[in-house]
Amino acid sequence: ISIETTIFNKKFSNCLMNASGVKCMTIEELSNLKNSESGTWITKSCTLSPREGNPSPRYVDLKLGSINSMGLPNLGFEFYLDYVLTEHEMGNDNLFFSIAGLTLENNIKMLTQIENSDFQGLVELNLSCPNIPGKPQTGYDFERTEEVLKKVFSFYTKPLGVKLPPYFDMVHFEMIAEIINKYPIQFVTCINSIGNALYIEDESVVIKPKSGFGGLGGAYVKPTALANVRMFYKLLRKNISIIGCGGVETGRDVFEHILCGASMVQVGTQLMKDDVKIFSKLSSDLKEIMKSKNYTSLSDFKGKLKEL
Ligand SMILES: O=C(O)c1[nH]c(=O)[nH]c(=O)c1I
Repeated sequence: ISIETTIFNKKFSNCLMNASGVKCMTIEELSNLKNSESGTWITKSCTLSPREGNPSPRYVDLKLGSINSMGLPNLGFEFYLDYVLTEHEMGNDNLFFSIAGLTLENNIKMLTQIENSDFQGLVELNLSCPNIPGKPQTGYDFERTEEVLKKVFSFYTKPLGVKLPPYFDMVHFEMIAEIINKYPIQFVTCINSIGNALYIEDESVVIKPKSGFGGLGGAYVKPTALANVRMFYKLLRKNISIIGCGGVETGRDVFEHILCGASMVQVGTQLMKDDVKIFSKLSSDLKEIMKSKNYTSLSDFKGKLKEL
């Protein structure tokens, strides 16, 4: 039974990886992911300069998921470019490099350096960070998204995908899909956290930034994540891969993301809770499910969600 997968021209030994932002900011965390059972891994979204991020507490595990308002803490673009180039020199070209510039200019600066570097992996352009005070999520502004993609693809020729926020309206799915279909995008990762949720314990919020408002992850978001994976699988052109993210706790959840059309599945909240052992658990769970259904590869059921 194989759970290997392909994105663009890259083959991965299994279809599991971390969600950007989770246990992937420092060298220690990144080497922990490298030595795990995941098929590949992705760096923390970075900005041109290093950032402290928001004041703590800024992440809390919840019974049904998690809430976070990290505020884009990261060691800065140069650090992560150096990291992925070192991996490239060791022969690893299957890495994902996440960027989240605070301005279009900064995204262009970072992508120009990547374009002119020896990096041969995949870039995930984050259009959906919900936790920068005063900064809207680009993915909810269709004109802005079009402007960004137009500018990026006026010079960028390496493989690139976008990390999208969750959408909740059929017309919005159609509008963002129409924009994405115009550009040489290799993959779409959906979803990012459901932004600006509020969790209360006794009489208080549980995170400090933004009066307790933060992005929701985990079981809370799985139905929305599956809907976004399914809609983009149906609406985007066939050579755009879907990377599913949201609510993955068990092999069953991975199975459902693939049933909706995902070629790769990212794990966020559950990786925060269980650390990297989650990857071996998910891959054996998924193989068990496939065995019970006589599936031998992802293509036996990918995108084959039954309708009534
Ligand atoms: O607060 C964050 O750092 C963060 N948190 C999220 O839930 N999604 C994101 O894309 C980001 I950049």
